Amino acid sequence: MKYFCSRNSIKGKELSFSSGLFLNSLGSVFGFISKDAVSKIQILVNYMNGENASHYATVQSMVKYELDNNLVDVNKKGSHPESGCRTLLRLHRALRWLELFLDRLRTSTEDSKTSALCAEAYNESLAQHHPWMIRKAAGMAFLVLPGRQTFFEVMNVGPPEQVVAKLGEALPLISEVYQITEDLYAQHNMLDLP
Ligand SMILES: CCCCCCCC/C=C\CCCCCCCC(=O)N[C@@H](COP(=O)(O)O)[C@H](O)/C=C/CCCCCCCCCCCCC
Repeated sequence: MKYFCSRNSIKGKELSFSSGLFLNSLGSVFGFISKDAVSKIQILVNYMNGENASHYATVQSMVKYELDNNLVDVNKKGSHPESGCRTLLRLHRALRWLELFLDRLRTSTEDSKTSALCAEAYNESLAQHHPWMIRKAAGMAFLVLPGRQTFFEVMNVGPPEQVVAKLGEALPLISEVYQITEDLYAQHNMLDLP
């Protein structure tokens, strides 16, 4: 799925990576997070490969198609619990967490705790949309995140300076994608889809 934006070549999948694989490499505690992320991505991939694929070529065309054809549960859960709009919204909120977390990681020092950076980013973003049980489970998972050095190694980008440089390159792109979706969803009053 593409985003029409100032840099026409940006694709959602270019900015994402195999979140499932990455989370699994952090340990089985992250399984429930990975499962949810992968299943939501799969829902969108199925739309993109399905009989209405042409409508799912861009986020903008998906929003128009689903809204024009009443395929979105707008006020309360109904007959479209897995609409593309609703599914993307969950991932969009997670992207904000990722943006905040990676920015903290980029500006962190050797003795920074990834668990604290991750929890701060989560509390500022996704947590506001999660019920108590999920917040607790996420909080416990963060506690077993590896330290900064190991975390950088798992990212497999190179030495710390290179990781920091790559994060500096990636963050503006993440931020741009986030803002495009945020504006589009705000324009259609879809930031609180059930
Ligand atoms: C350069 C690499 C470094 C960064 C590594 C990032 C790896 C990216 C991976 C994953 C992103 C997490 C995506 C989570 C999607 C959550 C979507 C969501 O909010 N789902 C909830 C609501 O769904 P519905 O019930 O309405 O369908 C669902 O209830 C949640 C379930 C699971 C818990 C989600 C907790 C999220 C915590 C976020 C981050 C954790 C990752 C830590 C590892 C660094």
